Amino acid sequence: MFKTLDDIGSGKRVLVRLDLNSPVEDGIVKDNRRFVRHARTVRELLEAGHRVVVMAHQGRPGRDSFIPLDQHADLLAEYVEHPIAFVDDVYGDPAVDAIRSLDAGEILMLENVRMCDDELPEKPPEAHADSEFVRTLADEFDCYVDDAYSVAHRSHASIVGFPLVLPAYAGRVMAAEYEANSSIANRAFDGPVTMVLGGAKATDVIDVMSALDDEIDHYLLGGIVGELFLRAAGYDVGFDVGDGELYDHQWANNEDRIRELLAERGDRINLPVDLAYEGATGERAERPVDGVSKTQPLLDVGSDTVERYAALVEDSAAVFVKGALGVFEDERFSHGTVGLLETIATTDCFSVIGGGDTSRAIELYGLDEDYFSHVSIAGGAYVRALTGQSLPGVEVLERGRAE
Ligand SMILES: Nc1ncnc2c1ncn2[C@@H]1O[C@H](COP(=O)(O)OP(=O)(O)O)[C@@H](O)[C@H]1O
Ligand SMILES: O=C(OP(=O)(O)O)[C@H](O)COP(=O)(O)O
Repeated sequence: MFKTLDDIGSGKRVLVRLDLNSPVEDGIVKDNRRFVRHARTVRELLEAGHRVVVMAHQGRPGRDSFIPLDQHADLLAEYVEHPIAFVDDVYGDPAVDAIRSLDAGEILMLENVRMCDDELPEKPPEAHADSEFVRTLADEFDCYVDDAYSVAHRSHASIVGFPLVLPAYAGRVMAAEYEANSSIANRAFDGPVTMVLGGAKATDVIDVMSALDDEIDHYLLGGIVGELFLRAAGYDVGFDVGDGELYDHQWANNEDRIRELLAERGDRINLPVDLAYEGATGERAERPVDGVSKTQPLLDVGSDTVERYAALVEDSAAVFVKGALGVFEDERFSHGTVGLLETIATTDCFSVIGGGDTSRAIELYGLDEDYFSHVSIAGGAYVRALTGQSLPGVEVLERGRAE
């Protein structure tokens, strides 16, 4: 296990890695729960009288979302309820001068760490620890805090380099995400374990299913993934219609694995028994899968499916969610996703809701996060944790030099 904020003490020079990577629309950073969550870690560090320097990233070089972090500093400041200075430099003289001028209880955010050439190459921790970026910054700090669980699947300099050269601690987000998301592997549950799997990324979902077996008692499928499984089961769905491009390429990439999973675990894989679509006057309409011959997009699981899935959830000791059961962003097709989330919220099972898009349904439909054991802010890292893979960022914290 790793050390946490409880082990740091007070009055230190702390370099903290957050994941504030966010959707960007027309150059504007969209507020999201990553700011709220990380603000708690930052506030705690400030209250302990540390000098706090935040390191984070946004986008990747070459993408529209690859922008500076000045907006992130302002947004985070609102949640921390404390001004956050920003310097448009990562480890050059302007950054080092700004770091040295901080007083106890003050906070500074560095520029997008992916603007630094040393950051992005996937290298082992030892190589990153020896980079100019890591060596220069490490000299300015007493310790490193990693709160960026959702980037822990990347072996990047700001994630794996510092724990080899500074005492390293897990922030509150890192610790909470690790504990909840690894619980299939690390916990015994006193009753059935259920996975609700949907959304648009079939390969992610199939990876999760392939990596797990006896640990899961019920798979409840929906969304595009559910339709692909229905196609494998012989139904006339799971392909693109009109100018859609969501199904056929995913089918081509995953057909064999889907057929294999159905053949080996068909008794535990639950598929939709009815599906919803847009009716002639724009209303929600539903049809049993037997009667469907796909001529238009199918946008949600139907009411009988929700009822069957809800009964299995009610009987479960633990429920893990990855991916939405329908296009929940449109209220007419939110019934599957939101209905299941409401059922999970009203039972006392251990529950983890993951996937950047899916977890947005919680706030969109006014559900209280506290009804769930954990709502993850991670996407790729969540999937890797569910599949039992270790994350480089977590591994290096565990073997870091925290004393
Ligand atoms: N039947 C469907 N047709 C089109 N899109 C769907 C369908 N079902 C779910 N989706 C979309 O899947 C998205 C979530 O999928 P995904 O990106 O895989 O999840 P996450 O980011 O939560 O892991 C949602 O935005 C939802 O609109
Ligand atoms: O948002 C992130 O990952 P996610 O989209 O899997 O949740 C992380 O910031 C990692 O970003 P990256 O996928 O550009 O390395």
